[in-house]
Amino acid sequence: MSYRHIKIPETGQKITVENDRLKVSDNPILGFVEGDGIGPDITRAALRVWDAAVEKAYGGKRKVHWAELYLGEKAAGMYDGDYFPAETLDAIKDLIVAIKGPLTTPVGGGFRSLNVSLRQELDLYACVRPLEYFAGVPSPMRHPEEVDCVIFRENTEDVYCGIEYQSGTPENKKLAKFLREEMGCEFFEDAGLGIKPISPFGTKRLVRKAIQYAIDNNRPSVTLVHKGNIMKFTEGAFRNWGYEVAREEFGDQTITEDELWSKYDGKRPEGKVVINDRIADIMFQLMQLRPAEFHVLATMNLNGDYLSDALAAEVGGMGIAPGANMADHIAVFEATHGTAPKYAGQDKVNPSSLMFSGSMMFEYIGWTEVSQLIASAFTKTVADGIVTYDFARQMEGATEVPTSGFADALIERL
Ligand SMILES: NC(=O)C1=CN([C@@H]2O[C@H](COP(=O)(O)OP(=O)(O)OC[C@H]3O[C@@H](n4cnc5c(N)ncnc54)[C@H](OP(=O)(O)O)[C@@H]3O)[C@@H](O)[C@H]2O)C=CC1
Ligand SMILES: O=C(O)CCC(=O)C(=O)O
Ligand SMILES: [Mg+2]
Repeated sequence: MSYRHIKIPETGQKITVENDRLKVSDNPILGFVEGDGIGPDITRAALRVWDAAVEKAYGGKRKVHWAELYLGEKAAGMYDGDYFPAETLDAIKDLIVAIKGPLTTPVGGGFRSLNVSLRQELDLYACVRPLEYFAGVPSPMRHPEEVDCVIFRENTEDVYCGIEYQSGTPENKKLAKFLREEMGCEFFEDAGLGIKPISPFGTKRLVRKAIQYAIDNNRPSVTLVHKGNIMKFTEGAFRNWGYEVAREEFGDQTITEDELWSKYDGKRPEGKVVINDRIADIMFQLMQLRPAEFHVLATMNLNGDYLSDALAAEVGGMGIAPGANMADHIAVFEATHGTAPKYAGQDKVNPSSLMFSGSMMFEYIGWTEVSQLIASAFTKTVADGIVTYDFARQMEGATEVPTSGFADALIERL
């Protein structure tokens, strides 16, 4: 494939899929997108950490060959104002695994979120965001070590679909007329209108992935999070379809919470994953008061977005909140946070969210030694009191370092 601006390194080999599994050489080509705002600062720092950790783990036997891909403001400057060049999508499909920095989305108008578009275009249907506590990281919780939970957020449906009609437009008036006259709906004049599609297909593939993850990783429960008491046929249906997939496809490996109590007196049988559900509003409180009860959360798009940032606060904040957008094979890793524009170009913010998103990427390609090295060097760096501003402001006597300085300190401790 020939590209206008993207250069695929000739020294590496592309990852392929064989027999439903990734085939990764010792010299894989991985894509990266620098991103907007703080993106360049954190990407620069994280790339150095990843390369150093790979070198440390494999002593030159393995090496990543990076291919820079373009989205957002950098892309617009190169592709005649195109923030979302088609060749970047082609390259991600071709390379299979990539990592991206955050991308800016204008509020209340302008272009649609490039992040959401990317997830939809590549059908990256599961947004996977682990909440893991690392010793020494400052947290507002009394027992942050009790937080150990992975959010599986549906990434392609819900109000993020972009089916919205602006107040005053002909399309809005047409839909409002239909809803009032044909469907008997009542709402205030000139209301903006949005549609919230939640399908059995979209729900089941997400919940299936969450349950499979719980089984593969020996996690005791999967909690379906929803506001199904109010939005019965979207959020309530998500809950019902979630239980259905558990029952029909994982009947031998799962039990419901009702069965846990009615048949097993509250004692989970060895090897069974408990499927339960919680209404979204109480979920925010439960994750603060009794986080140890939750291990995997399966959520729709909006609830998962809100929960991701709220729960990240429990384990250190947006500076340490990694994630992945996953299809069955293609995966694009990215931090949970955005472009934090007030810190853009200041070499100030914490690169750990992106760095740990990279750790997830290395685990995905089977290079687990790299993620283990990064985790232990991170813990040592924080234990030595060397941290970026976000941790420093919550710690006594810490030494605040810039983004690049944190990467230097971590690399020294690999
Ligand atoms: N996947 C993506 O690309 C995402 C993109 N966005 C986009 O990003 C833009 C800004 O969104 P906004 O709501 O401000 O959210 P952000 O996540 O960009 O920033 C909010 C706050 O989180 C803290 N923060 C974020 N990143 C870091 C970091 N690496 N280290 C330390 N602290 C960090 C800062 O807190 P403090 O002020 O306390 O220092 C920052 O002001 C918007 O255009 C939004 O659409 C948002 C989320 C995801
Ligand atoms: O696309 C965006 O700008 C925001 C997306 C977001 O907040 C998220 O995916 O967590
Ligand atoms: Mg978000």
